[in-house]
Amino acid sequence: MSTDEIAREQEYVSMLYGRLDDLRERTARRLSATLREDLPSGPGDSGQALVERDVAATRHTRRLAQIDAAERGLCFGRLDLSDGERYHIGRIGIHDDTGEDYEPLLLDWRAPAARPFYVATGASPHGVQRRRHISTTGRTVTAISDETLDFTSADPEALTGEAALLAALTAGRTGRMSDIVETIQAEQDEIIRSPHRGVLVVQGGAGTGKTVVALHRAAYLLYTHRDLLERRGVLIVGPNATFLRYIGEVLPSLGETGVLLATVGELFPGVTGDRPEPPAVAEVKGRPQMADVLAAAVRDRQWVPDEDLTVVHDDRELTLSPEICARIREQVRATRLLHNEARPLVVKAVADVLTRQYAARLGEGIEDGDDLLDADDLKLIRKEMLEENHEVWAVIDRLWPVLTPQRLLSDLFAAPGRLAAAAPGLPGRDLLAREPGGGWTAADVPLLDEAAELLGRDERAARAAEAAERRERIAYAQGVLDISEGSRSLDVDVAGEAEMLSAADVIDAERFAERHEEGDRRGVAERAAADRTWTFGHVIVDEAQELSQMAWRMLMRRVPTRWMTLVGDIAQTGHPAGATSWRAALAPYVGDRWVLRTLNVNYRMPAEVMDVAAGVLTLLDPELTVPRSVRETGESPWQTRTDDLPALVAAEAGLVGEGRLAVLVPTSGLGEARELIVGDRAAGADLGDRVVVLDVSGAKGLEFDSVLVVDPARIVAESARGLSDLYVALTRTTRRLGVVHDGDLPAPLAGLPARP
Ligand SMILES: Nc1ncnc2c1ncn2[C@@H]1O[C@H](COP(=O)(O)OP(=O)(O)OP(=O)(O)O)[C@@H](O)[C@H]1O
Repeated sequence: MSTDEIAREQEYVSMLYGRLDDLRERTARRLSATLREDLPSGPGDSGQALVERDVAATRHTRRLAQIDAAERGLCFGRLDLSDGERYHIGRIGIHDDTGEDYEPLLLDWRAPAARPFYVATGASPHGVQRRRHISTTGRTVTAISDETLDFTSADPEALTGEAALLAALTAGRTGRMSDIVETIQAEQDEIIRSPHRGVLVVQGGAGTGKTVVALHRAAYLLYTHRDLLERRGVLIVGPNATFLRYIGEVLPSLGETGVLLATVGELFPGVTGDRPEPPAVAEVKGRPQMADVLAAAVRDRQWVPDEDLTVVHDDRELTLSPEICARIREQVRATRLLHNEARPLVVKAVADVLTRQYAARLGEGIEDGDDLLDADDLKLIRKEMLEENHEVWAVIDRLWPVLTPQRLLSDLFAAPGRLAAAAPGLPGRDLLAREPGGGWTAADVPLLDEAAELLGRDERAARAAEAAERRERIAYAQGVLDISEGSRSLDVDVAGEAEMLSAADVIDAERFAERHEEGDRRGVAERAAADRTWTFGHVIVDEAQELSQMAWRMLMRRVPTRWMTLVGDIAQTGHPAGATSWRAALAPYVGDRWVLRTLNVNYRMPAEVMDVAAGVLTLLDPELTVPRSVRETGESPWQTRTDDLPALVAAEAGLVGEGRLAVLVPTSGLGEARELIVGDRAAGADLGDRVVVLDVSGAKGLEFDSVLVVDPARIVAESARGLSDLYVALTRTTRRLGVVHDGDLPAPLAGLPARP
C-alpha cells in the first residue's frame, strides 16, 4: 500500500479523533452543568426535578463511557461503493454537525449501512466495490489492506478481511476475551443482527465464535432497541465465575455497560450457589420431576393431625379435631392461593373455630347462654386470642407454617421422612439428603426459585420488611438533613447565608425519604439482580447445553417474551443434567417455535489441533459436523510420559513467552496438581497469570496459547460425559497442544507423535 494512501487515511482518521475529542469535551461540559444545576426549592417540584437531573446525568455519563471506549481503534474500515459513495466504519457513529446535512463521518458498526462491511462477498457484493481494513496503533494508521469485490473472487467460503482476521487469531492471549468488531465474519454477522424476536439457538462446534457472537449480539440489540432494553435490561448467563470474568470486558470495550452477567447459581437474590456438590446429586436436582417434588413438599407442610389439638385460652381448654383441621385445609386449598398467601385464611378459620368454642364455653350453664355474646364481643375475643395467645399461633404454625424457599428446601433435605413423602418414586432420592446449613449449591438455586413460585409472598413478612426498609430510609434521610443542618451552622459567617434556606427548613425526613423512593437510582442491572421477579428484555445464555431442566424453568420465568439467544454445543455437554438435544431441552417452553443457526468455521484452533479433536468428536456423535479451521501453524500436537510435571510445565511456559498456558487435569487431582505446579492447592485459577491449572469444567469457554492435557484417560473415566470433557479439553488452545499420560491413552489420542 502506498505511503500516500496511508497518509490520506491518517488525515481522515486524525480528523475523526479531533471530532471525538470535541464530543468528549462537550459531553463532559453537559454532565458537569447538569450536576451543578440548581433544583427548584418548592416542596412539590424538587422530587421530579431530581429524577430528571439523574436521568440526564446517567445519559451523559453513559455517553462519556462510550466515547472513551471508542478511543482504541475508533475507525477500522472503509467501504467504497460502486455508486461512488464512501463510508468509514468504526466503533461509534460521528456526524458532521457543522454543516446543514448532518453528513455521517463515521458509521457505527451496528448501523444498517455498515452491514456490507461484514457480509459483502464477490458473489454478493451488496454494492461494494472495495472493502478496506484500517489498522491503527493509538491514533496512528499503521497499515491498510484492501479487498476488491468482483466475480473473480466469488469463493463462497472466502473469509472477510482475511489478513486482519488472521492477525487477530494469531495474536497472543491475555486471559481476557477481546471484541471482534473489526473482523466479524458473514455467518457471524447474520446471527448478530438477526431480527428474530423469539428463541434463537446458535449451535456451533468448539472455537466457532459462539461466545463472542453472543456478546456482539447483545451490543447490537442494545443499539437497535435501546429504549426497551435499557429499561428491562439484558441478562447474560455463563457457566462459571471464571468464565464471566474472562468475557467481562467485551461489552464495556464496545461502550455497553449495565448488562447483568451471572451464573445460574447467582440468580436467586440473597443466595450464592457456590457450594460444591457431586455431579450425581446435581443431576437429580436438575430433573424436571423436581417441580412436582417441591409442589408435594409444600402440600406436605399443610398438616392435619391424627389426634385432637388442644389450646388453653383464658383457663378454658379448646380443641381442634383432625376433622376440623382437614376441613379447613380443604377449604383453603380450594382457593388455589399460593401457600403463604393462603395462610391468612387458615389463621382466620382457626381463630373463628376457637372463638366460637370459647364463646360456647362461656355460655355453658347459663340460660340462653348461646346468645350471651354479640358479634362485637366475638370480634374482641378473636382479636385478643390472636394478639395474646402464643399457643394459638403455635397450632397455626404447625398446621400451615410460613415457609421461605430456603426453609422449605433445607427442611426437606434434612428429613428422610419428608423426602419420602414428597418424592415417593424418585430414583436417587437418597442423594438429596443433607444436613441443614453449609450454604447452597448451583443446582439448589433453580429449586429455591421454583419453591418461591410455589410459596408466594408472606404478606405479613413482606410488609414488615418494607416497613423496616422504610424506617431505615427515613433514618438515613434524617442523617442527611442533620448533616446539612450542621454544615449550615458552620457557614453562617458568610454574609447573608443565614437567610438561605437549607433542605431541613423545607422538608422533613419522611418526605425527604419519599423523594428518594420516587426515582430508584440503581442501574437496571443492579435492580434486576436484587429482584427475583424481574423480567428481562433479552436473555443470552452461553454454554446453554449445560442447563438442567430446572434451570431452564427458572430462566424462562425471567423472560416471558421468550426473546432469547442461546448459544452452545451439544457435543460439549459436560453436566449430567445438561442437554443432549436442543429440541428436547426447549420443547416444554416453546414447542417447536425456535430458530436454529449453526456456526461451522473454527476460529480458535489451528487445523493440526482440530484434526485430533475431530477424532473425539466423531466418536461422540458421527453426525456432528467437524468445524473447519482457518489456519495452520505447522506445530503438531504431541504426547509424553513424564514424572516431572512441573519441569514440563516450565518448559512449555517458556515456549509461549508472554502468552498463556493452561494445565488441564482430572477434577480429583486438581488440588494436588495446583500444589505441585503453583505451590498452593487453592490458587492457579487466576486468568491473569501466565500459567493456570484447571479441571475441564473450570476451563469451559476459555482459551489459551498452549494447553497441556494431563491424564486424559482419567478425565474420561471420571466425568459423567467423559468424551465430551476430553473434547472440551483438547479444544481450548489457540496454538500448542500437549498430552501428558502414564501409558494409558484414549483411542483418538493413540496416534499422537512423541513430544519433539
Ligand atoms: N470474526 C472473528 N474475528 C476475530 N476473532 C474471532 C472471530 N470469531 C471468533 N474469533 C475468536 O475465536 C475464538 C473462539 O471464539 P469463542 O470463544 O467465541 O468460541 P466458542 O464457539 O464460544 O468456543 P467454545 O464453545 O469452544 O468455548 C476467540 O478468541 C474469538 O475472539
